[in-house]
Amino acid sequence: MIKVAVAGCAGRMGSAVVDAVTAADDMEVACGIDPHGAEAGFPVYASVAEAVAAGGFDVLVDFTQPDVVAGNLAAALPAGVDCVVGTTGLANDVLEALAAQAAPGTCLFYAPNFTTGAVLMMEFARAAAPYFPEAEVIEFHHCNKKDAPSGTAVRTAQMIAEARAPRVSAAPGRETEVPGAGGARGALVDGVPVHAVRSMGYVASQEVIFGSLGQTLTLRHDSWDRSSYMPGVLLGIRSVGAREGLIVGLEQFMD
Ligand SMILES: NC(=O)C1=CN([C@@H]2O[C@H](COP(=O)(O)OP(=O)(O)OC[C@H]3O[C@@H](n4cnc5c(N)ncnc54)[C@H](OP(=O)(O)O)[C@@H]3O)[C@@H](O)[C@H]2O)C=CC1
Ligand SMILES: O=C(O)C1=N[C@H](C(=O)O)C[C@H](O)C1
Repeated sequence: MIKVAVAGCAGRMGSAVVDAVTAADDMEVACGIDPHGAEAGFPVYASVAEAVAAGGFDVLVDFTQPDVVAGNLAAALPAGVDCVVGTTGLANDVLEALAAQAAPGTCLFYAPNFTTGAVLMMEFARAAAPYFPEAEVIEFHHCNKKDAPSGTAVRTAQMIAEARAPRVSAAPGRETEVPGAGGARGALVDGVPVHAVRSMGYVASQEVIFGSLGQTLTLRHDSWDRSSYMPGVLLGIRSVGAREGLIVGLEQFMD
């Protein structure tokens, strides 16, 4: 049995992870970490440092928030705990620095999106990018999301930028923007405009719009329910024990 600690166990994603791990035959929840979590058949600690000191788990799953995830990983990785991280908002250089602190043989796995559909959308975007001079990303999320743009949108923009010659859209508009309004033409991520919509009614959706002479190509993915992430999270938990160092993206484990 793989013993799993869930950081953020009282949150939207963390509680779904607790249910998914509990339902799986080959793993169990050893403990949770959440400042306001209630005990539910396993101990719940207020911090990852306390959980690591208590021990008894192989893998830490983190779905917390952008300002706490780095501290959680800094407590777990040097102690040799493999980490499966869904919390978004960590820059690549921060992930690399955290992975460098890990005990030998320990894996830091970060996936900005654990759904197969979003992974494929990003791969399709990478494939399309060299053929279209224009590309923009629009992401739609529930209004409790703390980070913007989403981790998926940032990764998509990075993949588009890597797949084509560096460029910024020639489309006009930025010079007319209202100062301080955040940019009606979107935030530029590696030269790709990214637009973030927040509203009740959404879980998580994203469109990638490519344009060239007289045509557009739109890729769209929708998560209608948080169950969409669980097979990917379980795959990550099952995979990290045999890996070492920093691994980014669920595609690294998909056959
Ligand atoms: N990679 C992926 O596929 C996905 C990633 N995400 C990401 O996961 C993260 C969590 O999202 P979501 O579940 O919606 O957020 P929630 O706010 O619902 O859950 C976060 C939980 O973490 C708790 N928390 C705060 N500080 C700590 C700490 N130091 N240690 C442990 N737990 C802590 C919060 O407690 P309290 O509220 O009391 O502060 C809360 O219960 C976000 O970054 C989001 O972007 C979400 C969906 C999919
Ligand atoms: O906060 C969320 O809900 C989500 N966060 C991830 C992101 O930032 O990309 C993944 C998914 O979009 C849901």
